[in-house]
Amino acid sequence: MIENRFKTALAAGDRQIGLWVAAGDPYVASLIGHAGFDWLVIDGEHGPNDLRSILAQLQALESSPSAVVVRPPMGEAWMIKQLLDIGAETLLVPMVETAEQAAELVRAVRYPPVGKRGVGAGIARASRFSTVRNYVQQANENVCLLVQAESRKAMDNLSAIASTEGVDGVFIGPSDLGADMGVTDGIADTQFQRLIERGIETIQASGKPAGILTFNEALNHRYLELGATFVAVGADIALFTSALADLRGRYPVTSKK
Ligand SMILES: O=C(O)C(=O)C[C@H](O)[C@@H](O)CO
Repeated sequence: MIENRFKTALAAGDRQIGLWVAAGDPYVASLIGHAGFDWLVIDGEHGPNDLRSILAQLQALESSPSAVVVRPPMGEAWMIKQLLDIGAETLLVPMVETAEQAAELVRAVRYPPVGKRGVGAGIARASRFSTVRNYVQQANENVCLLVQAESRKAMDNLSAIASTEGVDGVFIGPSDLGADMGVTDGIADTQFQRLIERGIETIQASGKPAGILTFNEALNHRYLELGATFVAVGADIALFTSALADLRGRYPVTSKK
């Protein structure tokens, strides 16, 4: 079985710089896979993805040195089972608000008797179609579960969520957290930023790596200084949008009238 190197790197506290992959396209994923990021998130929550498009992107990223993280739309056991069977090894589950919810997710990613993952990988890509010996025995150790804290309730329960055995890292979602708190400009809001900083510290104090995504370079450096381990610093769509606007803007529209 191939070791989940991303899980190992997180556990060792090795800084991981990531990128969101939300285009929902294997060709774009393949291109990004050679850009040198430590980790990539195939976004099934907000990207136009389904099981087959995620599969196609996992295949497209097979030769990429970047670790691949898959984000399901939500933390449903049946979705998790399907994603693990097509070969996702690291999951980032959105909207986790309590330690109980985190513990259920830990069970969802593991085979019985410790968990409740259905046993079908023998006919699936996860076991390289049964060519990985003892897949079922090794899978529980290999899987990496990251959970997202992105509401006031989650921030209140952060220490308990992070301390849950089997949770490999906690990622703060600033967009959803800001929305839940009624914060309109989270980047400029010092109280909101203090909450995030305290969150990063709480996660680390629980012995787990902290993660986050922002498109703001200064904030990303700040979070890294605070010790955040897995920091996503941009998204494919946002990069395309700004590059396109920049290019178009260099050729001002002139009226012929
Ligand atoms: O709440 C957040 O922030 C996230 O979960 C990340 C966003 O979903 C990402 O799509 C960027 O907007």
